[in-house]
Amino acid sequence: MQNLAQTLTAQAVNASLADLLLTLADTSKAISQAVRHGALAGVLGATEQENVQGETQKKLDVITNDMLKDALKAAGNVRGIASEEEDYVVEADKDGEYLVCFDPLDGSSNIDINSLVGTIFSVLPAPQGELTEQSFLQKGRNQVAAGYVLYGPSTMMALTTGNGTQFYTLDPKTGEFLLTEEKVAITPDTGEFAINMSNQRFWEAPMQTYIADLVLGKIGPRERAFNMRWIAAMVGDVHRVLCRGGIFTYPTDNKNPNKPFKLRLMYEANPMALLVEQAGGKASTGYETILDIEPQEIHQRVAVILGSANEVDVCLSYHDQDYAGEPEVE
Ligand SMILES: O=P(O)(O)OC[C@H]1O[C@](O)(COP(=O)(O)O)[C@@H](O)[C@@H]1O
Ligand SMILES: [Mg+2]
Ligand SMILES: [Mg+2]
Repeated sequence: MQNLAQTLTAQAVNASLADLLLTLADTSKAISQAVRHGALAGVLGATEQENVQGETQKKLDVITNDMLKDALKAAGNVRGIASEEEDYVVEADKDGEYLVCFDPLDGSSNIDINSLVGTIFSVLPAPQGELTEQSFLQKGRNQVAAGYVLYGPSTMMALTTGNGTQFYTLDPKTGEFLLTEEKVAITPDTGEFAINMSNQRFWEAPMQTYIADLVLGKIGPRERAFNMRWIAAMVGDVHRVLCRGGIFTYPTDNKNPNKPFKLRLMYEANPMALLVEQAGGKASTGYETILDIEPQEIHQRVAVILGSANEVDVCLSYHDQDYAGEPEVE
């Protein structure tokens, strides 16, 4: 089996980008160890701090953020970093060619229940000149690489450099990421959806109607049964979609009028959208293709609907129509 370095060479990935991806892979191995020690290492639970988005940081959010930040600052080819856990962009190497956006620990509410978590990353070209927040505000289409590492029963990496989407599995014996799926392909049709149903009354009318029709199963307009799954970690839900198809959505809601979207564009939606598109799927907000969004700020949030191409199209067709009625406001 080819390892990660061999696969990147075979794909003729630029040497500097390949080095950066190997740095990310090495750091994720160390994160995998930290996560695995769990309660034994005293890393579970929350800190007293909040991040810029007003969310209480878990100890592992801070630990994993520092591990990635330190490794990327030392890498030599990274110009700057944007992280869910950093208020502002972080300067790295003056001559670095790349910008890296990351969610160091996705699904961090799962950590204390020993459930799935992961790291999500996105690599953009670094523009010339001074590093500012503006340097990062590039469309997702500009990403030169995107991926995640899932710390599950096995540690797996999903990666794209624009040559399709690949899966690698960490070999616990050798500590190497080995290529275990060369051409990930999302089935265009699916009978599985993922959404946090507890927010149902807060969704916009098109999403309410779409999900209601799925839940009606064979007696509804879709005339087939649909199954539901929710891992509460985007990284786990998107991994399932890449493995066996499905539609995953965290849609617009009016639970909190100041926060109509949950997921972050730069280090959650964009990298996942590229992985999904490269595997033949689609990713949209309901009204716009995610990879075509012009970002306004690094911590921007967006609605996300992604997965099996035909099912995403069905969902989007509900958004084209005119619905009467508004979702309930609490
Ligand atoms: O609390 P909910 O509604 O289940 O939200 C789950 C969503 O929140 C997230 O956990 C946010 O990620 P973080 O853990 O990085 O904040 C997504 O991964 C996941 O899809
Ligand atoms: Mg996250
Ligand atoms: Mg996170």
